[in-house]
Amino acid sequence: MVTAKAWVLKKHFEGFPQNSNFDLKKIELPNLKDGELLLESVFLSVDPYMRPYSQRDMKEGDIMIGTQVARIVESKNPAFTVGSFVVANRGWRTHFISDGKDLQLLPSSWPESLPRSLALGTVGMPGLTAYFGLLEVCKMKPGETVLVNAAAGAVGSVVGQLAKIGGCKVVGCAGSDDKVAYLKKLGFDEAFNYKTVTSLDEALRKASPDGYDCFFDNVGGEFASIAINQMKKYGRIAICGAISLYNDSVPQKGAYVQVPMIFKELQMEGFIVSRWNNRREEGVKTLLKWVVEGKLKYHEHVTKGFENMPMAFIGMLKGENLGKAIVRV
Ligand SMILES: NC(=O)C1=CN([C@@H]2O[C@H](COP(=O)(O)OP(=O)(O)OC[C@H]3O[C@@H](n4cnc5c(N)ncnc54)[C@H](OP(=O)(O)O)[C@@H]3O)[C@@H](O)[C@H]2O)C=CC1
Ligand SMILES: CCCCC/C=C\CC(=O)/C=C/C=C/C=C/[C@@H](O)CCCC(=O)O
Repeated sequence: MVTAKAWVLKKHFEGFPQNSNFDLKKIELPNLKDGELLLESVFLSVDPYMRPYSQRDMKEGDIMIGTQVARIVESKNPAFTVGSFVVANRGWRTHFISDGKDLQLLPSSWPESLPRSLALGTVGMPGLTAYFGLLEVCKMKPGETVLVNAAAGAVGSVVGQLAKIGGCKVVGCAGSDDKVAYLKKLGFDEAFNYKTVTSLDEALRKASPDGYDCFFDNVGGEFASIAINQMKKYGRIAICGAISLYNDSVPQKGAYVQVPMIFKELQMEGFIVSRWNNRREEGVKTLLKWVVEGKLKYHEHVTKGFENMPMAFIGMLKGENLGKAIVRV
């Protein structure tokens, strides 16, 4: 008999998440039936979407939503071998049982030297978000100028590097000088700390006096309201996230978008990465290849210990992470 630990949403978030919103529970797992597998989480992901999605999809007492890289520890399913690693979407828990239908095996070409946690970051959902958002929503073309915010995070750091691979000029904004230094190391053409510039408008203009063809928006709110005025004619804005709004108890009021949209004939499109689930293999294969070739660099902000999941989640929302925020059990 295995006892799993799981974090549940004890009380819905009001404003910024607190440790007191979470409760750690123990769950006795039954013995395996034929066709089933027992898995243990090795790495768990903490992502911004958990904040708005918990509000929309969860009730108090539910296990927190989320994905993990898990190892098969026991198998009564001939299609799965003990010791293999998979990506699962089973929430914040240490162990779980599956019939295998909801699991994605890591690609067979996964090199031994590469951390398997990348399947939750650069070679997983956030990397795919950058890939499809840039190609299909921004429709970036060589020679264009791309702006990305939350640029040193899981999605943003891939956006900037893919835009460089695609022959674009890249401007990135992040919330600390260390993050800005990291962006320069990654090859961003221009990068600045949006928290310390005296005027965001001026900083954006200085970084690209001719404006922006593509804006990959991870932040929304005031940042987006200012940036939209610096788009070039026929510019494309991919609304990927709006992290500056997720913790608001009272909705923010902002500037209206119609005037710049009309005068500059802009396109603005929201998207969810799962739109391209049918092209997941293509995306994972391409991202993995670029990582192996050294064209796509990664950084992970790893918190040790399943007991620290709430702290890792809250820290990520506060901007403590450089690259992908991961919990190692
Ligand atoms: N549409 C989709 O399918 C998907 C959308 N997303 C969205 O992409 C965005 C980035 O996600 P992800 O890369 O996983 O997370 P990150 O790794 O970028 O971590 C979140 C970062 O957001 C920044 N941040 C937090 N609060 C604010 C704020 N008030 N203003 C500006 N920046 C802030 C912080 O960086 P800093 O120090 O720079 O402030 C923090 O490190 C999120 O909005 C997320 O919801 C993610 C995956 C899929
Ligand atoms: C102000 C409210 C804004 C609501 C929009 C919120 C978030 C956008 C976002 O971050 C969406 C992310 C979606 C992620 C989905 C992940 C799962 O399907 C798990 C995928 C597992 C995998 O493929 O690796």
